[in-house]
Amino acid sequence: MYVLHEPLRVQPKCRVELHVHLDGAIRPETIWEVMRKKQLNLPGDGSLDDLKRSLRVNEPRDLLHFLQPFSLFLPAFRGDLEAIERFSFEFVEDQSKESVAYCEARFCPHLLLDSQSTIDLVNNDETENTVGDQITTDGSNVAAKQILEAALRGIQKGEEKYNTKVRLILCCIRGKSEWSWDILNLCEEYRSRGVVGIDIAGNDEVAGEGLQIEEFSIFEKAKEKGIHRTIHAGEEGGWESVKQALTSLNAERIGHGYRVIENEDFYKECIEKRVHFEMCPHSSYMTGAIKGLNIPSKRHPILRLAEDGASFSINSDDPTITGTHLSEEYELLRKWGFNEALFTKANFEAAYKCFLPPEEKQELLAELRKAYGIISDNEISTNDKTDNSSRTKGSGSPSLKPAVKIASWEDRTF
Ligand SMILES: O=c1[nH]cnc2c1ncn2[C@@H]1O[C@H](CO)[C@@H](O)[C@H]1O
Repeated sequence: MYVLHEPLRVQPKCRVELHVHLDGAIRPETIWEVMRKKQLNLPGDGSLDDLKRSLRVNEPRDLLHFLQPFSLFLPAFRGDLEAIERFSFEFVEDQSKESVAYCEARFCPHLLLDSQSTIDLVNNDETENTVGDQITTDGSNVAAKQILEAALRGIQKGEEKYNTKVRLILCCIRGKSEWSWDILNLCEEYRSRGVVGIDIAGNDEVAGEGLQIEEFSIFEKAKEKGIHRTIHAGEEGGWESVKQALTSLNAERIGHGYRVIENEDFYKECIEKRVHFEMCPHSSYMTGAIKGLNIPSKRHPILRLAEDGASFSINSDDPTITGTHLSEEYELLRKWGFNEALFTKANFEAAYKCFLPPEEKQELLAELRKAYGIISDNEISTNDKTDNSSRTKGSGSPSLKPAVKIASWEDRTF
C-alpha cells in the first residue's frame, strides 16, 4: 500500500526507463542537420517534415519493417564521434524533460562504425567489419571503443547539466555474432564507467538461423563476470524465445516479452519468479508484435500483466521511429485505465530491477520515494520488496488494479 503525503503528480525525476535504444531516440532535427551538412540524400523534398515522415513507422507490420528507417539515418552518424556525442547529450536533455530520474539506454557501438564497415541491418548487406580497438593508420577508421566513449562523453555532459542519470546497455545484434565477444569485453572494460549490462537486439529474420552458439557462451560468460543481462524476446519470437532467454541465456530481464502470455503455464511461472518485462506500448503495435499474438483475447498483454501484479516497466523503445516519447506511452496507458498507483508501481519495479550497483540503486529508490511522497520503504508494494506470502494473487493492493476502460487493441486511439 502506498502512503502519500500529497496527491501523486508527475514532477521532475520520478520516472525510470529501462528500455530505450539510444540510436532509436535521435532527434529528427539532429538527423536532418547532420544529413544536410554531409550532403546526404534526404527523403522527399529534403525538408525536415519529409524526413520525419520517412523516419516514422505508422503501420503495424513486422520487426523488419519497423527497423527499416535505421538504414536511412544511421549511415549519417557512422564514425562521426562529434555527432554521436551530440545525440547522446541531447538524449539526456530529452529524458530530463520526460521526468526521468534514471534511464538505461542501449545501442550497439559496432553499428556506428565508420563507412569502411558499412552494414545494412535490414538487408544484412555488409562490406567490411572492424572490431573493438582496431584503428587504421590514417586514423579514419573509428573503433567501437571510440564510438562508445563518444556516447559516454555526451551522456556525462548531459547528466551534469540536466541531473538525469543515464547508463548504457550494449547490444549484441542477431546475425552479427562476430561482434559479440567484443561487446562483452566492452561491457567488462566500461562497467564502472557507464556501462551496466548486455543485450541481444535485432531481427531474427535477418539473422536467418536465429542465435548462434556464440551468444550462449557469451551470456554464460556475462553471468560469470557479473555483467547484467537483458534480452529482446517475445516480441517477434514466440513465448519460447522468452523461455530460451531466461533458461539458456541467463537473462535477468526481458526486453518486450509480450508473447509470454501465449503459454499460460509458462506465463504463471514467470509471474511467480518475478521476471521483469520491459514493456514498450507504442512500438509493440508497430513491430507487429501485438498483431501476431497467438491468444484468444484481444487485450494488450500489459493489461494482463498489470492485473496479475507482474513486474514490468513502461518504456519508449525507439522514439525516432514511433514518433512518441515516454509521456505518450503513459498517456496511452492512461486511456486504457492505468491509474497513478500503477504508474508508481511500474517505476519502483524498474528501479528495483535496474542494473545499477546496490548503493546507487538505493539512492535512486530514495529519490523516487521523495518524488512520490512515500514515507517508508515498507509501504511500497512492489514485487521485489514485498514478502510474497503477504501478497494475494494479483497486484497485492486493490488500489493497484487498473480500471481498464479500453480492453481491446482494436479500440486503441493514438
Ligand atoms: O524493438 C526492437 N527490437 C529488436 N531490435 C531493435 C528494436 N529497436 C531497435 N532495435 C535494433 O537495436 C539496435 C541497437 O540499438 C538498433 O540499431 C536497431 O537495429
